Amino acid sequence: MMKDVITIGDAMIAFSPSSTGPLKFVQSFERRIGGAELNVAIGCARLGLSSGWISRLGKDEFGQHIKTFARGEGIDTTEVGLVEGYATSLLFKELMASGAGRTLYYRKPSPTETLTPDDLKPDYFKQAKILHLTGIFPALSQMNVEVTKRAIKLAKEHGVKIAFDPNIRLRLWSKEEARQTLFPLLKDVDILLAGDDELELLLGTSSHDEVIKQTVEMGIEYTIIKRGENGSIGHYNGETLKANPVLAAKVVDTVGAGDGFDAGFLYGYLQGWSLEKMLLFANTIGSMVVEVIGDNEGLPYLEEVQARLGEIERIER
Ligand SMILES: Nc1ncnc2c1ncn2[C@@H]1O[C@H](COP(=O)(O)OP(=O)(O)OP(=O)(O)O)[C@@H](O)[C@H]1O
Ligand SMILES: O=C(O)C(=O)C[C@H](O)[C@H](O)CO
Repeated sequence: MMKDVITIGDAMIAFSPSSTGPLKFVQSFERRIGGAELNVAIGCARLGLSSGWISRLGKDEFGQHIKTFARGEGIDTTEVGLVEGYATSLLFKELMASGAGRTLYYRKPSPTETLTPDDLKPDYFKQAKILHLTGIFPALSQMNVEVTKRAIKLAKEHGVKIAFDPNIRLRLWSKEEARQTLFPLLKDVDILLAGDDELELLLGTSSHDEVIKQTVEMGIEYTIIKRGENGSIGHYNGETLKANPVLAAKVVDTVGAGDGFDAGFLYGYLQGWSLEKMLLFANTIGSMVVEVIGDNEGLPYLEEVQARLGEIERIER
């Protein structure tokens, strides 16, 4: 079956503290699900795209829960294996009263490290339109870097577009390691979805003009710069557009906005929309995600985005 978007990545149980303050004094947590690539797959599925997720989880209660959850979202999980002897990755969030926070990972080793390049099935790639990759999966192990390279090769061989979000998490690797691993991948990317700080780390410049010049020279078709509460900037085919942010009713949790934005952008790309329309749509989704607690709970369904954009009427009662 043809898939719109396939992605590869780790997922984890994310524990959010029920109270603020140092983690050692937090007594209870809410159990949620995180994982950037899975978030994008969920975002795509809620917009009505068919998505597939390649992963490995622990063969444990949490792994079964995440796989069932993904399946419930309508994601194809045939390439998600549960690995004996590995624990599903965990993430704990710490939240201070000031609003500052920390992320603590318990994912060494991650079950995804058991994936090898040979586990990637050419047929799975042949049937996809877009392969979405991020910098989190290759940050987890050297084998994951090899798997990423193989995925890129398979995508290229089968005419699958490659979308890439660097998602640089400095709790997983150093700036230098991230740059050395991710920079060489950029030349194969068709759609780059990145933040200002990530572009500066990868390309050594904070100038948008310079970023665009470099990415165009590399052959990247779409360069999209995500700018949090400042909206986004996009470049395609000689045209650079700045898209104003969409006002969020109330910002309660910014994590996952970038993943929602990516899903929205890929949706627009697959519809063949103009750059302007894609950025507005993706910004709208980003602003909707920050209104909801959790990494993927706020990812909207297509009708919800259309209602927010004023394209359809939302009947409340
Ligand atoms: N506070 C906000 N208000 C309105 N829109 C927002 C806000 N934060 C994010 N967005 C929207 O979501 C998009 C993506 O957010 P952001 O730039 O934070 O991505 P990111 O850094 O990739 O996030 P992530 O933490 O998920 O990796 C922004 O380009 C913007 O359109
Ligand atoms: O931080 C990670 O590795 C995650 O994948 C957890 C979050 O869901 C992700 O960062 C959100 O983009």
